[in-house]
Amino acid sequence: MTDNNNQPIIEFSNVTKRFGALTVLDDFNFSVAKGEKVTLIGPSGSGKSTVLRILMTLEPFQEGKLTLAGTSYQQPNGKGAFRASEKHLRQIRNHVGMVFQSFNLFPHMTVLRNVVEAPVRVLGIARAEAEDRALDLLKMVGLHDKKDHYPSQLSGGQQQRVAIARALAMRPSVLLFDEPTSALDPQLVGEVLSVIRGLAHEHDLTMLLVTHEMRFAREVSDRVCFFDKGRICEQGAPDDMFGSPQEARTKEFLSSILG
Ligand SMILES: Nc1ncnc2c1ncn2[C@@H]1O[C@H](COP(=O)(O)OP(=O)(O)OP(=O)(O)O)[C@@H](O)[C@H]1O
Repeated sequence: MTDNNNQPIIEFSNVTKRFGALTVLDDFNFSVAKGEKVTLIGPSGSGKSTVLRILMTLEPFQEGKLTLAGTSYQQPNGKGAFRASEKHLRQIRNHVGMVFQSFNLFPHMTVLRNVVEAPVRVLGIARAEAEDRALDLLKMVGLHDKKDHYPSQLSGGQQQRVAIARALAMRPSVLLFDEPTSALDPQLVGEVLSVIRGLAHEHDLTMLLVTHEMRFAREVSDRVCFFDKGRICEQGAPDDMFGSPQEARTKEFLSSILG
């Protein structure tokens, strides 16, 4: 597997994704450079989560090609649904970590085991080493003292911080966030955003975020993409996108959100 700095780490080339008769991505082209922090904003149902789910190999697509950290996959003839070997999918998936809106922690495992299990089982890392790393990550998200608790004993914000530590434990080169604060009570949003803000300073980590937290998007992103009806209508530096959007649809969307 190559890690070529001249190539984008994520590249969608002419990707078409349909759910039955509904075309969600139509000839979609999009790339992200290594270390770049990119936010997708746009109306509900426009296909933002689908982009992340395809990257995480949770959704097949019908046409086009996806390249992730030098590994490509595509539909050979552009016909029918994409299928790849489990080994190939795993190669792709191992580059990517995803933080979902719902935290998806294993309820029967302690916080520490939630962070330790995947590196041990999937990557084959020795348990002691995985635990050391997990404890460091739990410290980083401020939950070292909760390592022996179960998810049900934590607040939503704490659970989401564990989910972030768990994603990082797999040492992904790309971290995806799908509305990571949408399921939280407003008073818990800040603690999660502050962890993500800290990660945004990590030079080598590529981050792709879907969020409705516009102020946060402006603060952490290198690039903001306005996504509508399965394509990127406008993109640019956050200050340009939020300060002087050019496209009518971007303006309309931002004024509906920002008032
Ligand atoms: N598994 C599925 N089966 C059928 N349709 C789906 C499926 N998943 C998503 N869709 C549809 O695909 C379209 C894009 O959905 P997606 O979740 O990617 O949008 P989104 O921009 O992330 O929206 P939101 O901001 O509300 O999460 C929507 O019309 C949705 O109803």
